[in-house]
Parts: sequence; structure tokens; C-alpha cells
Amino acid sequence: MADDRVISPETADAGEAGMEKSLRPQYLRQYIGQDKVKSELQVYITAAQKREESLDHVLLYGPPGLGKTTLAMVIANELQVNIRTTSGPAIERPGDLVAILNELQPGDVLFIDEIHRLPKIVEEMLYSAMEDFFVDIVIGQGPTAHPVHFPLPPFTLIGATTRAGLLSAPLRDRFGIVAHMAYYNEQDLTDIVERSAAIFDTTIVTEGAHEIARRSRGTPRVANRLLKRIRDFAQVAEQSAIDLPIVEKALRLLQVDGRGLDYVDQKLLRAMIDYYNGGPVGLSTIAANVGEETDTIEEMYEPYLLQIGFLKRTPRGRVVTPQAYAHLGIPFAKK
Ligand SMILES: Nc1ncnc2c1ncn2[C@@H]1O[C@H](COP(=O)(O)OP(=O)(O)OP(=O)(O)O)[C@@H](O)[C@H]1O
Ligand SMILES: [Mg+2]
Repeated sequence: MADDRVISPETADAGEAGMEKSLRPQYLRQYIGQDKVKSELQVYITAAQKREESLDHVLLYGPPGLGKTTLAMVIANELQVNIRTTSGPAIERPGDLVAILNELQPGDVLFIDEIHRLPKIVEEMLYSAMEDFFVDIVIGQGPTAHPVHFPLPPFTLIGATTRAGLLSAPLRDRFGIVAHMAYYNEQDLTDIVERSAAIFDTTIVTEGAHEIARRSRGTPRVANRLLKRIRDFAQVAEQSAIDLPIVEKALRLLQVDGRGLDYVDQKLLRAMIDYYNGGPVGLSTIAANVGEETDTIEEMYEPYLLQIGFLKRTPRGRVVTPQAYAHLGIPFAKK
């Protein structure tokens, strides 16, 4: 069910992945928002360049679609080095990691997406690679097996994760730079929509861009996807520019409400209100009610609802807030 949601923060398909590539900013100055992360990175990048050293390892964490992969590529561009991209689940054995590390040139960036999903033995091998730029591997089997010390060029590991909490302490501690990606504010998202529209060669009025921003759940990936859908609506309506009425009409048809909630969010909140008087309700109960996995609720639906203050976490479970009642037009009775 989650896959067909227009406001899902995850990449939908290969077509969307291609579109994202064309929309990716290349340099820090084109990267909109995340000002704190950007200004810190700028300092570290400049310092590393002055010392002619590799940049410290960087951990990027935050919800899906906020620009972690994009930022990793931007960092490599700023450093003027190559980037090698892989992901935690793709590196199955220590040998896979050695093969990747072996290809790195001094100063290169190795980007490991979903780094919390690295197999344990691979992760342990990464410790010495990160800290002292070597790995010890065993070559051969049985009586002929012998350890080999394998020096590596200095490199920068950039790890990305949506779940920093799932990272082991030894791994987390080896990142000199830890950057928390925050949800984007409306102004930054408006700028992102306007920038993307320009790349698509589409005219959009600022009120239209702002309306898309308001309903994008603080997430550039969602903003770009909504823009693309709305652009189709405008095209079919033979409208040369995207204005506010066409944005509103399209989002009504796409069932994305004024705060960016869709039918699943609404169903989730309403089930909590109708059956549990607004909570507290346990995560597994909520999941059963909307027919989703608990992980999906925790990673994809809940963060935004918590962020905008529609849900609250308490020791006894999740609670629907008065703001959510107001948004849904349901009278809130104090308990
Ligand atoms: N700061 C930004 N400025 C402009 N566009 C951005 C920015 N951040 C992200 N985007 C756009 O949003 C899309 C999604 O970004 P990206 O793939 O980097 O997210 P992510 O955090 O890696 O997501 P995931 O957790 O799913 O891997 C990209 O196509 C990019 O164009
Ligand atoms: Mg990514």
C-alpha cells in the first residue's frame, strides 16, 4: 500500500530515480536549506583541502528523501574527487569490501547508503579501514591460510542512514563529522520547487510553489514528485503556467490535504480517535488497524506526524494531539 502513495518519502521507481538525478544540485551553493550542516561542511572541506588531506569520515542521518545521497555527491564534487557508491546490504562479505576499497584513489569518497544494514563482519573490517587505513585479511584456507596486511589510500567514508539509533557505537564513533538532516522549512522547499520547475522548463507562480512546499512534508523528494504530477495536470489542461488553482485542484485529486496528509495518514489518525479515543495506543495496534508493518509506520508515517505535532509519543503509546483533531475537524474532548 505504501508504495503507491504520492507523498511517500521513498523513491517510487526507476523513472523517478532518473528524474532525481537530473534535479540533483552539484555544489554546496546550489544545495538549498540545511544551513547548519552546509556551513559546517564548508569549513571542514576547506580545511581538508588546505592541509591536502582526505576529509574526515561523514555520517549523514535523517528521514528518507531529505538529500543525503545528493549531499554525499556534492561533498565529492566540492573535494574534486571521485565518489564510489554502494550500500550496506550490497556488501555481503569482507571480500566485497576489500574489492571496493582496493579501487579507491587517495582522497576519494566511498559512499555507503543504508550503512546500518552492513553485515557485522564487514562492519568490523571497516573499523581499521576508517581509523588507520588498512585491513587485515586472511588469504587461503586450512593449513595454507595466512593473514595479509593490506594498506589503503586515505579516503573519506560517507555513511547515510535513516536510523542513527541502529548504528553500533564503535562504528558511530569513527565518524569525525556527524550531520543530522532536518525536515526543510516552507521557504527552502519553495525554493527547491522553483529550482526544479526551472530545470523542467516549466513556469510556476510563487504562490503555487509555496502551496506545493506546504504540502510536501518537509521533504524535497515529495516536493519534486508533486511538482511533476501537477505539471502533468497543467499540461492536460493546456495551461502554460502552473498557478495556485491548478495546484489546489491537482492535490485535491491526488488526495493530498492542506498539511500534506494523504488517506493513510488520515486513516491512521481517525482509527486512533474512533477506536481508542485518541490514545495512548501501542505501535503494533496502530499498524494492525491500518494494515501496515510496525517498521513502516515507524519509519514512513509517524516521523512527519510527530514533526508537525499531530502525534505524540508517551511511555504508554502514541497519542493524537488536539491540533490533529482540529485539522480533521473532530471535536476534542479533554480526557
Ligand atoms: N537541498 C536540496 N536542494 C535541492 N534539491 C534537493 C535537496 N535535497 C534533496 N533534493 C532533491 O530531492 C531528491 C531526493 O534526495 P536524495 O535522494 O538525496 O535523498 P536521500 O536523503 O538520499 O533519500 P533516501 O533516504 O531515500 O536515500 C533529489 O532528487 C534531489 O534533487
Ligand atoms: Mg539516498
